Amino acid sequence: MSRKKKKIRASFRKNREVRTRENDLTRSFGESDAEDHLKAERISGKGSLSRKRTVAGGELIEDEAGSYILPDVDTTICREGRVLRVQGLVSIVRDDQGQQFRCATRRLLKTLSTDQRHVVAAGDHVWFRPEGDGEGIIERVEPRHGLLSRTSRGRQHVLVANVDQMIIVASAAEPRIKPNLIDRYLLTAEKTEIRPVVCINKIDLLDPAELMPLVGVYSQLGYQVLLVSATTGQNVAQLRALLSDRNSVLTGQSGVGKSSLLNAIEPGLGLRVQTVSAESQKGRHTTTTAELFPLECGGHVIDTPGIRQFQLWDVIPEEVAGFFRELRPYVSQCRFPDCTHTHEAFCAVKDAVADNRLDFRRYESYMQIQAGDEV
Ligand SMILES: Nc1nc2c(ncn2[C@@H]2O[C@H](COP(=O)(O)OP(=O)(O)OP(=O)(O)O)[C@@H](O)[C@H]2O)c(=O)[nH]1
Ligand SMILES: [Zn+2]
Repeated sequence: MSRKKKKIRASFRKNREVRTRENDLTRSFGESDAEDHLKAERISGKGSLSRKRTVAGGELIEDEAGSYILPDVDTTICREGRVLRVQGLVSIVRDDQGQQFRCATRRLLKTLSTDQRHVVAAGDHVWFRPEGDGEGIIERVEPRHGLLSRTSRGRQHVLVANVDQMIIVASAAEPRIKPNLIDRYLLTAEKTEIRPVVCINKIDLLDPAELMPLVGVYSQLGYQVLLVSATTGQNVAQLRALLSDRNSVLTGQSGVGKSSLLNAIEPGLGLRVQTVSAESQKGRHTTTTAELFPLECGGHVIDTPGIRQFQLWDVIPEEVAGFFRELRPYVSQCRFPDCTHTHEAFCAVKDAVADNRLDFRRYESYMQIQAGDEV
């Protein structure tokens, strides 16, 4: 038998052992107590579960060679899906045919997670076992990338997983453009390593030439900028093309036209988002709920109240310069290693601003964010 086959066999065996153990405990102690016993065994290092570990919301099993591998999922029964939203203990999962299931999370996944409430997050790719009548059990959570999370009381709470793109919506006028706010969202995108697109809406309200200096600065930094109008439809096709087959989070202050843009892309979509947002606002965890909305052109948008204003939750002042792309090459050249680039002498950043190698307005943004000023 090849090494690989042996490895797979071993993992199946191990997984079976774990399931059997879980079932035995459930039979002996009842469901709720079994959970505690499983946990106790894991902590004490006794029992078959001591060789399991939870990573990125999924579980791994240590095989005989000592490496961790994902446990098997019975692919003849289980289906792949995407978590659209999480409501308390129930996750709404959509399979690739577009059918939605109300899923609970497998007890073992929950038991072994460090944060039971957040084993599954909106945006997760999961394997689930359909249980008839539109219900199911989530058996496995695939590894994540592109996370929007917030830290509260020292714990990381994932708000959305597997986001590829952040559409930073601003408006050319009404409300007037706030470059500092765009910079704050860009910083969030840099921190989360999610690709940002600056989307300036309502360009029907002014001569686009007025925006060129600002657009020039962002383009030079390598950020994509799109000028659009939900009202006239200008460049809406380009925005639709950018959204298709991706998972995009929409951010931007109130009134810039996010809902109008969604409606221009897909009639009724903005309305659907708003209805659900209003509902979720009544819920307890208003600020942390997120929902994925499937797009007809493929992909999803995430546009939920708590996420729209998502910014800077976890950024500490010392980190800020590192998230301003253009400052990075200079920071190592400052005289003092702990230079904040605000008041110090022999500061390479300030020198670069003084002789126009760095944009003064972006530097002002840096100063404000670094100082913790409100927008
Ligand atoms: N002139 C002009 N007005 C627009 C455009 N897009 C949106 N508006 C108007 O701007 C206002 C706000 O638009 P919304 O789509 O509700 O903005 P929003 O960003 O979803 O706002 P919130 O839901 O409060 O976050 C509405 O009166 C729209 O008609 C545009 O391209 N041009
Ligand atoms: Zn400096």
